[in-house]
Amino acid sequence: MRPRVYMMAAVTVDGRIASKTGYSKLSCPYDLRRLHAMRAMVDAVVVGANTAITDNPRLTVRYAEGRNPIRVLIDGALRAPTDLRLFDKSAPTIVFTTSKAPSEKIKELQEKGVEVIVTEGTTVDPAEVVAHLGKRGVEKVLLEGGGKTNWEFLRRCLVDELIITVTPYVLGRGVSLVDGEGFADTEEAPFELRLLEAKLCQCGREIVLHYEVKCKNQLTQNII
Ligand SMILES: NC(=O)C1=CN([C@@H]2O[C@H](COP(=O)(O)OP(=O)(O)OC[C@H]3O[C@@H](n4cnc5c(N)ncnc54)[C@H](O)[C@@H]3O)[C@@H](O)[C@H]2O)C=CC1
Ligand SMILES: Nc1nc(O)c(N)c(N[C@@H]2O[C@H](COP(=O)(O)O)[C@@H](O)[C@H]2O)n1
Repeated sequence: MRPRVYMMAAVTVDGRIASKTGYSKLSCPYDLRRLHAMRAMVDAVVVGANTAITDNPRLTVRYAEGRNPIRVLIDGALRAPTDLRLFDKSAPTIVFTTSKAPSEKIKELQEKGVEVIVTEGTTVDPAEVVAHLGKRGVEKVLLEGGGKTNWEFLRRCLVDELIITVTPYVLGRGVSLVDGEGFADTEEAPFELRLLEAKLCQCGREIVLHYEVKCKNQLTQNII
């Protein structure tokens, strides 16, 4: 069985996870604690290259009790600078890339103790990432974005639960929660969302939406 994949993000009322300049600090302190508790609950946390480059995140557990998950970066061309916090020693990090990655950069990361997995093809197959993590004993994965990476997982029905916090802001332009080619209509999406819970955050200004993602046809999994 593949690991269970949770997608978590904070969005504005107009569905953005970041502004046109990449600003993304939307969550209140309670929401950040929820995020960190989730990190402590999972075995691995996944981000895409733009999130790694724009935010320079640590992806560690700091506002909750618990151990740090494995950090996973998907970066097809290995654009991420090698001095990012992701590559420090505070938790293990795995990078999934392709043959587009410069070999000196791979070497530099390996010397820092980062595991670099070069997959076949021009892009990384998210199903391969999830399967690889499963083989290593990972049972729960947290997908932390950004929008493009969310799309790549969702369109392949590789997400099981969505936990989305709606924050009281409007950005007008910027990065969408799910940012890809898009579906023509609601029927085209290969999954359905079932609302599990909608609750007001302790701050009184944000709504936390929790959905289960049901793949319409299990046969479409991993082959779209
Ligand atoms: N408000 C929130 O909760 C969050 C906001 N963000 C924001 O999202 C923004 C970044 O989002 P996006 O621009 O959509 O980028 P992204 O973070 O999803 O990264 C996309 C890039 O990752 C690499 N990548 C992803 N999947 C790949 C695949 N299957 N094969 C090969 N390479 C792959 C590619 O280089 C691609 O261009 C940042 O500004 C960040 O601050 C990110 C996470 C959470
Ligand atoms: N859930 C959520 N809410 C926000 O408001 C956010 N900005 C994010 N961002 C994610 O958290 C990462 C930063 O992590 P560290 O504090 O550096 O450990 C960022 O890169 C996004 O993945 N998430």
